[in-house]
Amino acid sequence: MIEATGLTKRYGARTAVDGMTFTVRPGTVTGFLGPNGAGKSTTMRMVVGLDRPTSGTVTVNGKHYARHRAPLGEVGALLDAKAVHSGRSARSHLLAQAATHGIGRRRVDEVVEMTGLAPVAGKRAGTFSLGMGQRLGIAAALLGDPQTLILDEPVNGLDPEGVLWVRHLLRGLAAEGRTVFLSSHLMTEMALTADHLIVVGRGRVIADAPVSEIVARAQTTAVQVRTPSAAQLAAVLTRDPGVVVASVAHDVLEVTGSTPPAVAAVAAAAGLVLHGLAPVETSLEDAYMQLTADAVEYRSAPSHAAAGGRR
Ligand SMILES: Nc1ncnc2c1ncn2[C@@H]1O[C@H](COP(=O)(O)OP(=O)(O)OP(=O)(O)O)[C@@H](O)[C@H]1O
Repeated sequence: MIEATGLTKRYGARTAVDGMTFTVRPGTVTGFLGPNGAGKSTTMRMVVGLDRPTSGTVTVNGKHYARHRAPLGEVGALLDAKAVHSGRSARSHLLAQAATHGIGRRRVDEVVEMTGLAPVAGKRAGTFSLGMGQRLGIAAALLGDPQTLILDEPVNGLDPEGVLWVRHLLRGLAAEGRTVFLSSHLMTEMALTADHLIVVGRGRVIADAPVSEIVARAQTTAVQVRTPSAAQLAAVLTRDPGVVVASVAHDVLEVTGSTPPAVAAVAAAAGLVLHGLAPVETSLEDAYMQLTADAVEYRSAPSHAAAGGRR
């Protein structure tokens, strides 16, 4: 369990984390989402004592990280996969970490097997691809068989097989009753891996709820309608100035600013036949975009193609 209360970190005039209060519970995978610079990594670093809060507190399993006698047995963290001695082999890197906690060679072998590193365990970590480096970071996080895992972008650089492996690993660890806290910018992966989400923006918690609730809360943005009378239906629908209609195919319209029953009623009143009518499913990505719309600091300028109005 991770508990943050009023957690705040300032770097000079810059407030990276601004009074965050949240609890990450055991038995679930909790995703930590937010735009670039929202304060996710800073928060994770404070959880494991790599950064000191300006104010507020954060505890792991009821204690500050530094107060645990064997921190690796409490919390396993992957914060920066590149933070390895590049001249050391993967196995020596893990053995060196294990030695600080009296963890035996057998456990090192176990995590090497678990993370698929066996064929390259004798190679210098400096020669590793991004994906192998991530696996080594995950192996190190698992060394102490910790109750709590904190992983910053664990699937960054992994191939599809690796992404699937991380998903199963994390879900399995949560099913054993462990606390799993991870950040990722990959929304589809987060939707498949996490049960619960903490969404942050500009250093503050914007949402803290189950994934299903966050998606359900998002406004359904559009209705898709299939009709042989697309032009006539578009004409009658847009008599309402709040309704916008886009043509998706010759017989398919996407309607915003309305609902399926309202579209059906307008079509019925005009005597137009419908062949299909459904809300456009909201994805976690849509929900996330809506939630963080005001919290994005580093927004890209629209490209020419997008600015040209092609939709
Ligand atoms: N050591 C530091 N010194 C000064 N400013 C910092 C430091 N570390 C982070 N910051 C600033 O704090 C803010 C939060 O950064 P942080 O890396 O925690 O965000 P993040 O949510 O992890 O972003 P990303 O998704 O890009 O990894 C940023 O504006 C960043 O520039």
